[in-house]
Amino acid sequence: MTMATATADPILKVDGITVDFDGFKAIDNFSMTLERGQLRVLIGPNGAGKSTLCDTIIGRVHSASGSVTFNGENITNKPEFEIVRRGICRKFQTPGVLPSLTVRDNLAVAAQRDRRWWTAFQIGAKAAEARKVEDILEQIGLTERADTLAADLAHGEKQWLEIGMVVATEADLLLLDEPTAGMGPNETSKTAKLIHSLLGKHAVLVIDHDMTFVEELGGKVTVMHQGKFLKQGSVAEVRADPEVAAVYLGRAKE
Ligand SMILES: Nc1ncnc2c1ncn2[C@@H]1O[C@H](COP(=O)(O)OP(=O)(O)OP(=O)(O)O)[C@@H](O)[C@H]1O
Repeated sequence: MTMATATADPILKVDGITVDFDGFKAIDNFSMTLERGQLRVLIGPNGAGKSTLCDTIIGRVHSASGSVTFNGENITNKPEFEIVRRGICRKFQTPGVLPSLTVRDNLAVAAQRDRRWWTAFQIGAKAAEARKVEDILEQIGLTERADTLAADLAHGEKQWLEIGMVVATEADLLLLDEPTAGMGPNETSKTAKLIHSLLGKHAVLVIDHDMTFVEELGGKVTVMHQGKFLKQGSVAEVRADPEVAAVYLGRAKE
């Protein structure tokens, strides 16, 4: 394990970001750091600014102040395609799979979007790509479903395929927005295991509401409230925090 170096090497640094929508601060001087290959779970009540933060990281929303540093490079307010090319990939809540393609072909399409375009010129690149697709199929547990049309997948399977497509881009940082939306407990549990299998190679920032899932994921949790940083710590620490309970957990129990 390279835990010591991993924690000393941030892949993402969000520093004092503020996003202003016509005078309304959706994000208000928010900062956080994520280490290479590590997991972070971002929670907070509805409207806390979680999705806007992801939009800002990936360049879809402009920040009025502050900076986003990725892999040591300032990427603040760069165009989205440039940020994606540098190695950040986002999976949205709504599945973005191509329904008329098989599971395998969906992954192959995503793999071709690998930002390392020069690999296409290497001898054996096609074979390596095909191997990569088979490895991802295995990792997401869909080997048996490889020849099924994506349209015919169950909801949970579609979500796993989407995660697989994000993985196929070989991005260093994966942003997963509510990856367990609409899933039952078994599927949720499988998703937590899948996300753990991605760590090390990828840093993963997960946004989710479901505390059962957050507990199953473990790791460090960052809490956002009204666009501001509220708390950070283990799931247990965050759960035990009275301020967090007041703004988030308390409300969720209502
Ligand atoms: N384009 C926009 N223009 C104006 N206000 C916006 C825009 N996008 C988001 N907001 C507002 O910014 C705030 C933060 O929204 P955001 O979607 O980031 O929160 P969230 O924490 O992801 O919430 P949820 O958990 O419900 O998805 C909300 O009050 C929302 O209404």
